Amino acid sequence: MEGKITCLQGDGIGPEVMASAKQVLCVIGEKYGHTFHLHDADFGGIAIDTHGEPLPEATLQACLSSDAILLGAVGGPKWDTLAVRPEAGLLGLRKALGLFANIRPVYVHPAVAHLSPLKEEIVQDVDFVVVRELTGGIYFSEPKERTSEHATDTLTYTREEITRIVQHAFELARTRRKKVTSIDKANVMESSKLWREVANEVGANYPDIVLEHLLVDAAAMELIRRPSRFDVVVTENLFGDILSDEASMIAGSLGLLPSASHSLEGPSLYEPIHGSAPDIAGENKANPLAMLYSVSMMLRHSFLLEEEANDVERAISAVLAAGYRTGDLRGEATTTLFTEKVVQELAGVKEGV
Ligand SMILES: NC(=O)c1ccc[n+]([C@@H]2O[C@H](COP(=O)([O-])OP(=O)(O)OC[C@H]3O[C@@H](n4cnc5c(N)ncnc54)[C@H](O)[C@@H]3O)[C@@H](O)[C@H]2O)c1
Ligand SMILES: CC(C)[C@H](C(=O)O)[C@@H](O)C(=O)O
Ligand SMILES: [Mg+2]
Repeated sequence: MEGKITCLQGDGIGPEVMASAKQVLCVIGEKYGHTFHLHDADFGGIAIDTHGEPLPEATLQACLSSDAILLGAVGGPKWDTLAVRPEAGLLGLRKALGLFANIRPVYVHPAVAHLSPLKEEIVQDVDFVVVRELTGGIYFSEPKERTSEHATDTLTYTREEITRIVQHAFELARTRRKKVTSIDKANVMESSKLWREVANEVGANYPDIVLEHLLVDAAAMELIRRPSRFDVVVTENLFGDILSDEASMIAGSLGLLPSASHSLEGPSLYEPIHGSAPDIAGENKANPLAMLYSVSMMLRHSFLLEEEANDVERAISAVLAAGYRTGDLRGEATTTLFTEKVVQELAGVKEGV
């Protein structure tokens, strides 16, 4: 198999976790006889520095012409006061590629369940997926304006936008435990009232799936109280952003959660849910797992390489079981050491075959 992957390493720890991803893709390619054509493109803060904009046209074209896109993270203090920040490039890319469905699996690995700040008995059976709407809502709606005295953000959703993301969640639930939790603020917000109405209408076409509604404040509480009750969670853009960072602590670290973003047609984008972590950037401390799980999602969904994706996940499990962990999980392994162990584990299986 041959595939073109555009690699947007971005800023902060982005290049460090991207280096891990490339090593793992290289060994998977060698082991299974695939050729992954990896193309780097400038994106985020580094693109502002070199091209004066976070999403240069050449980067967008490279993404559009690839089979999949891998992204590290963008942003950092250096660019925080600019009128056009690196994050604007990320929103622009999501919009330009139509990546409306952001899939964020939350899985508690048994080897690290005891490292979650929550009690082990609360987190041990957790396995759910946040389906976050990614190209609408308050991130994009107009008007959006600011003067020194007044600032406005607008939260708009159309029936069409809600329908397609909720349908995506129901289809996903069919492959899982057949439960959808739709999260909104329908006791206050008009956009949420429409969201709930549409979720009910879509749900009527899926009699095999249980649909429940939760208000977002109660959902934030339930995620801590009994996270194992969730299977597929579907919600709007901003709620999904906040709840998924919260959910990462159920798993044990923000450095563990991957994501995939899909459009109706065209390449999908895979990225950790975390940011550029300026506080640890350049120190070889970043947990590469959110990125490596993003690679396994890419292998599975964009290249239909199920065995290879399973192999990456198996190798990660073996390295965790052997006791290697990065600092965010109270371990001492560096990014490069952890990656090396995963690569050795993958290569070792080849030798045994
Ligand atoms: N997709 C993206 O590109 C993305 C996502 C979120 C934030 N950001 C940007 O990143 C910058 C920093 O944001 P922030 O500090 O609020 O969030 P962050 O996710 O970068 O970091 C939050 C905390 O989690 C830790 N952390 C994150 N990823 C880790 C990893 N892989 N291993 C170990 N520890 C990890 C960091 O050290 C930090 O203490 C901002 O500019 C923000 O806009 C980008
Ligand atoms: C960097 C930022 C724009 C982004 C978001 O809010 O979507 C990030 O937090 C994420 O979760 O991918
Ligand atoms: Mg976020």
